[in-house]
Amino acid sequence: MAVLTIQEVSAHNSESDCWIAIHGKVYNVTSFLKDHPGGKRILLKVAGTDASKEFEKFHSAAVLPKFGPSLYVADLASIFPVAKKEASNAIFTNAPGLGLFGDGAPFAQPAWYQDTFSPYYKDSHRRLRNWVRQWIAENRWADKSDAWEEVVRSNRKPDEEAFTSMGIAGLTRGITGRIAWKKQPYPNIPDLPCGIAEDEFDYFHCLILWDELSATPLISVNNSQPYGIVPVMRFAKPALRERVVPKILRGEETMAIAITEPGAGSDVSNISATATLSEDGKHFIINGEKKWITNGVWADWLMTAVRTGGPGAGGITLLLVPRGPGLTTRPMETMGGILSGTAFVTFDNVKCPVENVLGEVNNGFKALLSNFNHERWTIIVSAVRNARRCYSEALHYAHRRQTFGKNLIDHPIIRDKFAQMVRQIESTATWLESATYQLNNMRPEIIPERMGATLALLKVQATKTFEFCAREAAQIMGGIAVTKGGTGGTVEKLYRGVRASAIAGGSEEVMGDFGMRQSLKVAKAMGVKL
Ligand code: HEM
Repeated sequence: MAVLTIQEVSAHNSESDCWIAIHGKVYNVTSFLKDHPGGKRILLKVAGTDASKEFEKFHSAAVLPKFGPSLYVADLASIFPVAKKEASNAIFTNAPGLGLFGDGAPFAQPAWYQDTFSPYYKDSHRRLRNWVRQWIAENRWADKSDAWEEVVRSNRKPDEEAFTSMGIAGLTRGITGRIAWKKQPYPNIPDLPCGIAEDEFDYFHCLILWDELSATPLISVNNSQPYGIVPVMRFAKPALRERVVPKILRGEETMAIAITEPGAGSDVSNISATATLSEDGKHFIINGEKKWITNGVWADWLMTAVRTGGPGAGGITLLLVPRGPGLTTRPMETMGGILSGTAFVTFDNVKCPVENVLGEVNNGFKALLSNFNHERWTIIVSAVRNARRCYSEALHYAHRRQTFGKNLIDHPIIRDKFAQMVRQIESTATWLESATYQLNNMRPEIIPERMGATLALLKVQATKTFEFCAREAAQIMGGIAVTKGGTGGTVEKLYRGVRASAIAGGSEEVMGDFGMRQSLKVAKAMGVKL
């Protein structure tokens, strides 16, 4: 490893030969001058010097790991031998085995990552958390977001690796949750990630995967598989199930859920796309439109709700429709979540084999309802993580940016903004863990009725928390949070995703009303006198 003194670095101080030292490392930024988002002049001003202090002011912690390796020249020799500081946190440290994991900034990670006790997480959870974080970092998934967005914007499917990497690593299976634990009926599906045994895998493992992967573009492009595949596993005929499920779980094919229509959203029972039996009785012929279909742009299969009977919930059937003649998916430009590949879908005399009915004809509504809880739970997990990401981005920035002679964090009004974010994030996260514990322990057959209300109300809480944190983070960060890319780019992007999170899977208003109706219904059924 080469080591240079600051005198040696100082010779490289021109536009044609520009070196800069930052945090003990020397970088050759000559070819980077023209690409530097902050401009070349500012770099030339500090050419040949140690610019650590200036660098700290303007960059997030993600910049050097990303750009540094290609610009690195040598280590910087220290003028004074630096006495290694012994970790001085011993007096505050909790029991061995807990410890800080990830960003140690207070509340920037779930509480159990931050050296606190928890009744919920065991060694296998810690192992999975460590493994998935490392898998994300090693493969640099978070950095692929912009490139994949470009691809999706031009109406194309992201690279196959976006799907197969999740499949091979057992992550598509992992985020599908409980029903995908059991390998038995599907011999060709990947093992669960990180060697977790099937009977060991629980909702907290699933939570960890959704939580960690939410900070990458992988979740957006694979969003529908875990919801779409569950009705296939539960209600498809064995031949269809065995043909479709392994390919989806390996990431070789993808699916979307086609329920919402231009005139039917949260009021699902109003759908009007029709399916009629062909004369020979072998196919359903589908006609109609579906709108806002997540991952619809590239899905190979559409788990589609169609009207086969009379009006209302009673006349709905679920069909697993393969992409084929008459089926068109037109990309829709949405406010955020470009990577979701949202589509407007038209069915023009699309033929779907009768063997592809999921469950019973005219009884699809029940199957649909049973799926909503998992979908809402995953939206909650992602919303809490995204709220934390907003908080964390702003917290770090507030330690770098100076206003009126001091860092933002030193202004009481700014600290109060962080306090308001934290109390909402932590209470929501704690409620989420309590709900997840119920999912782990409750008899599966009573989960839809018993957990419906909790998850609906928790979804409202989570998306409102996310919205609040996105707003407050943007207020703290100011102009850079309304600018795409750069230091504030993460908050800008997350902010645009807030509405989809608050509307998809049941709007806040519908969830609030449903949550109360459902909890009262269950209480009455349990004999509670109100
Ligand atoms: C290896 C050296 C450097 C690299 C790789 C680098 C990279 C970057 C990147 C990626 C951004 C976009 C913002 C972000 O993603 O956080 C940025 C912005 C900026 N950089 Fe640098 N930078 C370097 C050195 C410096 C130095 C030494 C200074 C100051 C003397 C500086 C000043 C700025 C400014 C003013 C911005 C604009 C900040 C904003 O968006 O408001 N950079 N830089």
